[in-house]
Amino acid sequence: MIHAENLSVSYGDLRALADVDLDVADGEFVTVVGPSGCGKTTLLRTIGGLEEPTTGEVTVDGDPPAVAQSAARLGFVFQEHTLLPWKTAIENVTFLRRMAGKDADSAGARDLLATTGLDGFEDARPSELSGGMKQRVAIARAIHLGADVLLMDEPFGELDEITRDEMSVEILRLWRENRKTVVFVTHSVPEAVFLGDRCLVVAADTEGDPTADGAPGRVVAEFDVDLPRPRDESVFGSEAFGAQVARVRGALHGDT
Ligand SMILES: Nc1ncnc2c1ncn2[C@@H]1O[C@H](COP(=O)(O)OP(=O)(O)OP(=O)(O)O)[C@@H](O)[C@H]1O
Repeated sequence: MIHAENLSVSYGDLRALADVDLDVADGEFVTVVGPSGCGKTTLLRTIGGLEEPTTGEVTVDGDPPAVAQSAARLGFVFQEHTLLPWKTAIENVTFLRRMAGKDADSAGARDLLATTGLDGFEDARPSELSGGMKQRVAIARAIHLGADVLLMDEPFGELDEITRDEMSVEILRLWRENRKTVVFVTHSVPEAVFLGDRCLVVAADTEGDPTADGAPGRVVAEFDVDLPRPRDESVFGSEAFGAQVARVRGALHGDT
């Protein structure tokens, strides 16, 4: 579904990302974890057609990302909810779909809000919703759009830990029910392991020189997450989960 080859992105003289090869299968949930500033958002934005590769290429279902985006095949969920403050929850959910020229499906949007736990809040404006509720609306909006691919950038980054765990379980349920392909960026190793079929570790590659400044981000390790699905909160306490988290942390800290 997503194919990237030899992908590098620079902003002027700054090399943000280098030499990324990536294949994400239809329906796969891939997480991308790494420290701040290592190029995770850049990778996601490039897959989404919001940044142009400096070298290499990326395609979504065989098309350039800009084509996939204009056909509403890509849905974005960012750390900041990006809801329109003057529109109600239901209007926010249907808005992008209308903008994409698809028929308004208020009943479908209402159902989606209900399945994300927002029954009764359809007519509330963003200022009347908690952080978690706003992110639920943003997720419902991306699913309602009918996008095949969801690109999520730290969507739970602003939420408290308990809400974050709840939202993680929730997003897995929505993913299962709606059969989306997901690329999910996070700083949190446990979150990356809990959610992913596969977890990519991105880090600044200093090529052996730890004092090197401005090294570009690269995919330095990749893990298949060997935890059964469906997953719920009980996974967090399991030995297999702890061991997988430790492996990913090791890769982030440069262990081999
Ligand atoms: N539009 C831009 N113009 C110039 N430099 C940028 C731009 N966007 C990102 N950068 C730089 O590119 C590098 C990678 O940034 P990016 O946001 O992709 O990292 P990140 O891993 O997502 O960080 P964080 O986890 O803090 O969001 C950083 O050095 C950042 O300052």
